Amino acid sequence: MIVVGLTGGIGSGKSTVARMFSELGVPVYISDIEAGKLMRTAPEIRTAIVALLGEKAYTPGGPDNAYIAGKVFSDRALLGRLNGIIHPAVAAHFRGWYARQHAPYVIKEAAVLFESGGNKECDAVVMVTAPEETRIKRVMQRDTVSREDVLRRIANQWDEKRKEALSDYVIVNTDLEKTERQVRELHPVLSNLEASR
Ligand SMILES: Nc1ncnc2c1ncn2[C@@H]1O[C@H](COP(=O)(O)OP(=O)(O)OP(=O)(O)O)[C@@H](O)[C@H]1O
Repeated sequence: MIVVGLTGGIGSGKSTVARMFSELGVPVYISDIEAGKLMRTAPEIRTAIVALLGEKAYTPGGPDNAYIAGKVFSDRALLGRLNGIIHPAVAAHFRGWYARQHAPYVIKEAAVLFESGGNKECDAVVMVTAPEETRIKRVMQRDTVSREDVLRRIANQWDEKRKEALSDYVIVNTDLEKTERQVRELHPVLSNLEASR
């Protein structure tokens, strides 16, 4: 069973495209959601994060995401160490999920697929793109955040061109109908990837 990584910069429309694949019956693993669940529920992750960022990183209800983001987004070394805790845990969890799927291929959606090295565990990578200005506006509207906030998040991701060059397929997501068409065209290609190797 083929593993297809799905990535793209913030606001490119990864979740939107992932939903389209899911509607075609493709099993989809959303790395950010699973990472959040592991942070809430896995005691060894909690222990490691508290050791790295202090007791304030967790409230009785779970991780304090605002506190954690405040700490790591201004300190790249700390972000790297936090990722060093979370990414291997997600990779292990993904392998367990993958073993339970039955389909020609599965999709692993990850905002930081290349940045985390997750692409090495994928047989092919699909990248979703949209012009930067469009992405900024979408995220400002979706999350009601400032332009500066979005730019800060973009600065923590690899450059679009660098990621595009490393991807096998690119979906341009500026118009939802055209995006659907690209997904429908790519689906049989990905379904037959295993046989064509
Ligand atoms: N083609 C499109 N036309 C208009 N709006 C879109 C389009 N694609 C996505 N959007 C909207 O833009 C916002 C960002 O899309 P989405 O959440 O899918 O992106 P994402 O890449 O998963 O973002 P993030 O990296 O922040 O998780 C959402 O509110 C979504 O509904």
